[in-house]
Amino acid sequence: MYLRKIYTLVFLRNETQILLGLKKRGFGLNKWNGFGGKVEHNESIIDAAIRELREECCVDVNKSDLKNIGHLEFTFEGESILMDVRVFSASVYEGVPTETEEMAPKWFKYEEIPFDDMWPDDRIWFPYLLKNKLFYGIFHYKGYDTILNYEVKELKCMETFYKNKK
Ligand SMILES: CNc1ncnc2c1ncn2[C@@H]1O[C@H](COP(=O)(O)OP(=O)(O)OP(=O)(O)O)[C@@H](O)[C@H]1O
Repeated sequence: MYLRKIYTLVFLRNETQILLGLKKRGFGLNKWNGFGGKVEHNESIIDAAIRELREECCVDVNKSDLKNIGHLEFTFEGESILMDVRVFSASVYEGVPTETEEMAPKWFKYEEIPFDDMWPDDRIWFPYLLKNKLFYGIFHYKGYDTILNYEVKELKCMETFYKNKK
């Protein structure tokens, strides 16, 4: 049995670009990714998503502007933690993305996403995000570079997915 830990992952987007941040410390160091982190005790997932976005790139987003677009699960050979990642997208927000101690934000055109410098799983599930499709993915890693096996599929509705998951 795995010990499930819930994380958030937020992407700001506009018509032509997506905001990624270069991780400057900790897990995923030197990789481009969305903004997010662990959900704290007594904190809702959506509140954690808002907090992490503010802490990591100084941008504020309203609850109602954050859309849950996907669910990812990661396990690592020999480790008992299951990372349960809730993926969100927003196109309405306040503030200018600004570099912090944790992340250096940069807008990327959709055709220029730096997959070579991202988590290997991103290349597999990003096509769903880019086509505005809801998605579910599970990935089992050996170390942090090799995906041993995975499954990704499109979802019709996140609420139904979570209702049936329990
Ligand atoms: C394995 N494949 C993966 N593919 C894509 N994204 C991944 C990921 N694995 C983790 N992520 C995301 O990376 C962030 C880590 O966050 P992380 O820095 O550990 O959290 P937090 O800020 O709470 O940590 P500290 O406060 O520094 O301890 C968090 O958004 C999480 O969703």
